[in-house]
Amino acid sequence: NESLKYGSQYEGKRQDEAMQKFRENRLGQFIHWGLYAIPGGKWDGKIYPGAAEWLQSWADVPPEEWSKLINQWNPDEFDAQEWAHMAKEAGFKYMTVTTKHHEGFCLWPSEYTDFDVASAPNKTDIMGELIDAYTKVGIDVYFYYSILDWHHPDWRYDIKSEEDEQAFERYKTYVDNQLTELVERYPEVKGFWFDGTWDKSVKKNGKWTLEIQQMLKSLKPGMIVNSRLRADDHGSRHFDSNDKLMGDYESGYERRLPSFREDTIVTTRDWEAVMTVPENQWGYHQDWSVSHVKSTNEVLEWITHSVAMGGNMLVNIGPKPDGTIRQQEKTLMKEIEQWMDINGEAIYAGDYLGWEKQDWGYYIADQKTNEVYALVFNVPVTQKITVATPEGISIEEAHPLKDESESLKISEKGPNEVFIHLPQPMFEAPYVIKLKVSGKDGSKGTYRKAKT
Ligand SMILES: C[C@@H]1N[C@@H](C(=O)NCc2ccccc2)[C@H](O)[C@@H]1O
Repeated sequence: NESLKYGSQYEGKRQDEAMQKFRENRLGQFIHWGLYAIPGGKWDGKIYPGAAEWLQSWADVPPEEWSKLINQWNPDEFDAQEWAHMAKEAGFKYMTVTTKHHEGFCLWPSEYTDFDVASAPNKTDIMGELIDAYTKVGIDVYFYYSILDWHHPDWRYDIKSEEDEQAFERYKTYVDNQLTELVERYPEVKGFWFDGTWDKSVKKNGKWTLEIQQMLKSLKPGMIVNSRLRADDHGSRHFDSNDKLMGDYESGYERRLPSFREDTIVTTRDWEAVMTVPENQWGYHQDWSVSHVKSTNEVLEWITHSVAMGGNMLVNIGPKPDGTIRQQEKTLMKEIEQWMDINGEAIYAGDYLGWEKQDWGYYIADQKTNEVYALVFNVPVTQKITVATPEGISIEEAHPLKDESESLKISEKGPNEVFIHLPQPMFEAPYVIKLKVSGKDGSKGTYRKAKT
């Protein structure tokens, strides 16, 4: 291990209350909103199938032309209470919203730029309305902030001249000022989700990324910062040059998940995956036929997979330019609500169990009660699932969460292996079974294999 000045600041999972709450939240709502919602993936009459919040890039729109969209920013149907109510009902425990995406447009009245809502026809302080409404219904709010900024004249992709150096110094001050402003205006914010940090300019400024992390924690003790912000002394990102995680949790899983076969190392740290409902649309795209759109059961499997590997999941919505939510996303939230109302106890505060992964689905252990759940996604034609337990551990009872008074038949399959028989008719949604487990010494967590 070499000594690093701007590498990882601590090892292992943070055990303070703020981080415990993040870890127990497990299920969050991601919101991508900005000027890009106005064209919604279409420019000069042409539909671009790429991510809608990147349209400026796909359609190669000059910044000064893209910036004119500010004159059309008028979300007159926007109702933060309505969004917060929908999110609460759906069972989201936290929410992360774009304060400023790569386009550089700020969804709060910033004193450091005119490219913000204060300079638009509709001057509503979107961040203020959202953090008030979501906090009021008990949902923790996090801010997404893009370091990459296509609008700001001092942004640089790389630092190759004295001029670049001076410009990027100005840009760093701009960012520091905006982040301070965000925490001071919205002190209930719980943390920051930084994005747009893959360019050389940031990788050459690892010290600055550590300073941002330290500044935010001094402004608000307990503040939570994702690993994607961070670069170390040598430009290594997320993990420093000694392979130690930087930031408070790993945030590299964007539209992908760790594998149970190769990536169980993730169970030793805090991490969060973020997912889109279409293949790759974060901002509003008017034509979702350009790609596969995940069904509710697919979204539930992404959520379950994350929690079963000890991580969080942010499910994204991209509101329309008028401030309403598209029907597909409203339907999805309603169906998540219906499933979470019955099965949420398996997701909230859920964690990696460590038993042998089975094809029928996932195990989740509750961090606090140590209850064990089997979440069945793949209906077995044999009408029973196999549960293989570690040495000296046995399954006493199995009760479906949809009716806990029901007791599923358990039969011996072999040493430390039982069958759990599933009811007829087979189910259309992920079927969750609460297992009554007896361990060697029966104390908490005995049946959870040591973390790899
Ligand atoms: C959370 C998403 N991140 C933004 C993005 O530019 N992703 C491109 C990307 C894809 C994979 C690894 C790093 C960066 C997307 O626009 C979303 O905001």
